[in-house]
Amino acid sequence: MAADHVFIPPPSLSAKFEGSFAYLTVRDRLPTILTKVIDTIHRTKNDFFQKHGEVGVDAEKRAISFLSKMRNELQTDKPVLPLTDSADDTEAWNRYLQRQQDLMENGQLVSWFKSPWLYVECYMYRKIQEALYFSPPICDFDVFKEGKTQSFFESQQAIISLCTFLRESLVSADNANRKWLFEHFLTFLQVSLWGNRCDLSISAGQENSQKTSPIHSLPDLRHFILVDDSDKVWSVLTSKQSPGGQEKTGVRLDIILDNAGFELVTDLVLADFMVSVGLAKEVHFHGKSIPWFVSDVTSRDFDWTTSQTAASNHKHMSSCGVQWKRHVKDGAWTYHEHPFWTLPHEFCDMPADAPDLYSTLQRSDLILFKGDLNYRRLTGDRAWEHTVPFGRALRGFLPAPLCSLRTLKANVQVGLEPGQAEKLAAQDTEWMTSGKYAVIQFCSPFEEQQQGS
Ligand SMILES: O=P(O)(O)OC[C@@]1(O)O[C@H](CO)[C@@H](O)[C@@H]1O
Ligand SMILES: [Mn+2]
Repeated sequence: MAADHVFIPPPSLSAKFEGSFAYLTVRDRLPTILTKVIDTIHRTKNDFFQKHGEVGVDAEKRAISFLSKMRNELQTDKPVLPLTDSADDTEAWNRYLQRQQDLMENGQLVSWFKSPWLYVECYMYRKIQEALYFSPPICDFDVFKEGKTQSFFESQQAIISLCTFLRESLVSADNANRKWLFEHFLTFLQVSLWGNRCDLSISAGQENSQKTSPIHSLPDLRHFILVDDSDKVWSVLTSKQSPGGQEKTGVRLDIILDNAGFELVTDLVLADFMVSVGLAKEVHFHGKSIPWFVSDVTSRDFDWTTSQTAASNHKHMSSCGVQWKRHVKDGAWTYHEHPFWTLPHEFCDMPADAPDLYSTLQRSDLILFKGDLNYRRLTGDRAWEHTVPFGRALRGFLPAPLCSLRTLKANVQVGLEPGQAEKLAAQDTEWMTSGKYAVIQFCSPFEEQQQGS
């Protein structure tokens, strides 16, 4: 390909741009999150002692000293160091560090304030895991568990009203017409979208559970959806539905999960609706293999949430949980973990760096990417012009038709109409980072051909 055709993507967001959101996150929010992690470990010392005796207390001290050292390195912009634990992904992390080092200019070393925000933020969460790896026997302690379970318990009313709405909807689903199906699909899709506001990394761990009714608040929130490709998602879903009466087929739906707590419940409700009405024949959930970005779902969170819901003394909530465990048992639902979801790569690297995962996703008919971090990785966390088409920003990452359900919590947003960003900025300087606005943004191989080239 002639040199002038090599496409150079825009620069990565980075704390090197003083005053940028990335800068404020690395300077203020990441140290705050680290301090909360240290405090959580310190407050759990007695439990460690009860469970493990003195070695538990020694482990608490080791983990805290590791994390305090890292916090100091972060705050004084020291070089980012290779991982030295021997986890499955250690090699991949250290190869990526070398990749980042090769990109540095003037012989500078990879560091917290000079390198891409996406990389250093992901690295911080992986270093928390390294601190625990080196502190047996508390290696498998989930430093974020408390916040994730609190989000679930604080959202009980919202969860009950959502489960009640789902169960009551499914009662009338059998004689439902297309209009009923489409309207309920839109409702559950938007509930899952707005469930993404409940994220503890944007709040640096401050409680932010769902207090209002997730259904009744939807009409007021419509205005804040900046891109709404729901109709394109709907046409993928109905493309595999057999005409009335015959054995329903439905799509293979993959959901790349984001946060535990209320958001996970909204995702399980959406998935239950899709399978129960025959829009999806199977749902594959993809979670994180280590505690990640404070609220992200691990397999323990997934199992805990379905069991906790099933054990509820509220009949509709408990019947949801029982149904969800049945979907897992009979194979309609499958939970997956792949190391790539807790690596720092942009998703356009997946075909080269995780070809097995890419080919798994190619078997999907529709992939829903939940949340802001996934959007940042879909678009490479780069300073794109806001009117660049979504398909272009994906830079070849398109294993199947995909849709991002994201509330805006970082300053990267593509696929807007000309003038739309300027209008928003004039109304609200924080429009890209407050979590107030959202997108339902779709791309398929057909769209990408139109936009990507
Ligand atoms: O992926 P989520 O849970 O929606 O949001 C995570 C996140 O937005 O929280 C912080 C806000 O800047 C970022 O570190 C990160 O992108
Ligand atoms: Mn998250």
